[in-house]
Amino acid sequence: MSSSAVMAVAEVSSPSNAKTRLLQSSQLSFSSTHLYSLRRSAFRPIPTTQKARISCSVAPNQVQTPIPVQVEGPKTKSECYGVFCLTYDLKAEEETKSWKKMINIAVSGAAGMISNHLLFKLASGEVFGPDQPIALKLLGSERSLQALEGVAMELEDSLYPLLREVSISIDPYEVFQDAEWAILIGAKPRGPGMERADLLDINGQIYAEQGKALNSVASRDVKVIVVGNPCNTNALICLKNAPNIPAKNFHALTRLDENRAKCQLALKAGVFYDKVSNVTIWGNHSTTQVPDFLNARIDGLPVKEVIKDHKWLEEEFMENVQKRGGVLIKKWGRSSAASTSVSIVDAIKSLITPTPEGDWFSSGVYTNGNPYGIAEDIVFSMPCRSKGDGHYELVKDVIFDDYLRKGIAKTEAELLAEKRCVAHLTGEGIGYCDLPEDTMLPGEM
Ligand SMILES: NC(=O)C1=CN([C@@H]2O[C@H](COP(=O)(O)OP(=O)(O)OC[C@H]3O[C@@H](n4cnc5c(N)ncnc54)[C@H](OP(=O)(O)O)[C@@H]3O)[C@@H](O)[C@H]2O)C=CC1
Ligand SMILES: O=C([O-])CC(=O)C(=O)O
Repeated sequence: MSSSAVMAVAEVSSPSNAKTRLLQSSQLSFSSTHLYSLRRSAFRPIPTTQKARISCSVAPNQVQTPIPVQVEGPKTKSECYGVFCLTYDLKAEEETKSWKKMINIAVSGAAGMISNHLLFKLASGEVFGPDQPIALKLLGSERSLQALEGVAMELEDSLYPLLREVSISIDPYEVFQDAEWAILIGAKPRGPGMERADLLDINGQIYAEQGKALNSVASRDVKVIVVGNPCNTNALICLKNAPNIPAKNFHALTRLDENRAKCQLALKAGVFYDKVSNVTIWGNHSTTQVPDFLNARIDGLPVKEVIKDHKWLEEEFMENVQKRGGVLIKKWGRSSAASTSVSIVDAIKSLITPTPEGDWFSSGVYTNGNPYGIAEDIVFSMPCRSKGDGHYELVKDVIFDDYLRKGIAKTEAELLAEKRCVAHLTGEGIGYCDLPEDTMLPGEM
């Protein structure tokens, strides 16, 4: 296609009202910012049951009637939003800008607080890089559909050059179609008087359904990052319901805990936090998690050589990290959203960039042949390294002492109990809840 031609998608309403909206513009330019403003004025989101893909060749300063080349059925594509119902001639742009092929990123709980930070980071290029165009596929519910439109409007108004498509839907089968990344944030928050077993069941059902949808329609190599709590067991449920996707592709987010641990160690040692490395969070994203100071390093030295107050490490440091979320909720009146979105970005970047020599990162991953003797068949946070290809391997050269082993055994027991509780959602029998009393989310005090 020449530089004076565009591809556009126009919307065609159902035959019952036979209304058609097509791109009409007398001035087309290949400055993407210019295109955005033209398209924004030309289109408004209209509810449609059908969309037609329109291809048109337009000479500068000349209006032409677009020729429909493809009509999609009502269920084949999720609802695109406003300006994002138009697609660009990416090929031409790839040539001039050396852009990569567009990737599909699905986000659930997209009208929630964490998403509200994350989506703009994704769209800005901060996560996947300045040469990576993206499509954002946002999953909401009946409850949040209007809010989701508000989110899409803000994305439109941000004029991000790399953001090529945005669609919103309440159907995970639409949203996860061809998804290469799925960031699963949507989850019911624990309310007053609600038992943890109830939370496991309610959110587990959401993740079972989403696992099935990913299994059916997502890219076979989709990377899934589960954020919604209880994230380890939600991730386990999700992967068990997606047998056609490698279990290794599922992660439960414990990167926020790692970041919190690094900050506490830096504070105590009186150094800037970029000096802290090799921090592992072991186990569950709950108050039983084990922030590992035995293997962590400050300025390349073992933490215990730098911080001589070992009682502080075993007591205050552990508790500060385990309960950080709860302390923040008390002050803010809501849970960590901005720092969680930063940690999601960190988690993704750790998978798509080679891990610095000698270092590692924490992620909740499926235990299948782990070298640490941790129970198999759960999602457990462990130290990982990546070559930057979207995959990871477990770090072998870590050491253990009695204190660390004891902590790991406790968080492991908690995850095994959570797994028994959701057996009905993983296809492993009848759920039986004997959860340890102290099992709490980081945000619960
Ligand atoms: N792993 C981690 O490190 C962290 C995890 N979290 C967890 O992330 C999740 C999202 O947090 P945040 O974005 O702040 O929360 P919000 O309450 O702002 O958003 C959560 C979204 O979940 C969706 N949801 C799904 N099912 C329900 C339901 N039954 N009732 C109510 N809402 C529901 C809602 O969207 P919709 O209506 O569209 O479905 C809502 O927009 C929570 O589970 C939280 O505990 C938070 C911080 C750190
Ligand atoms: O408990 C919550 O909802 C918040 C949370 O996970 C955290 O802050 O780590």
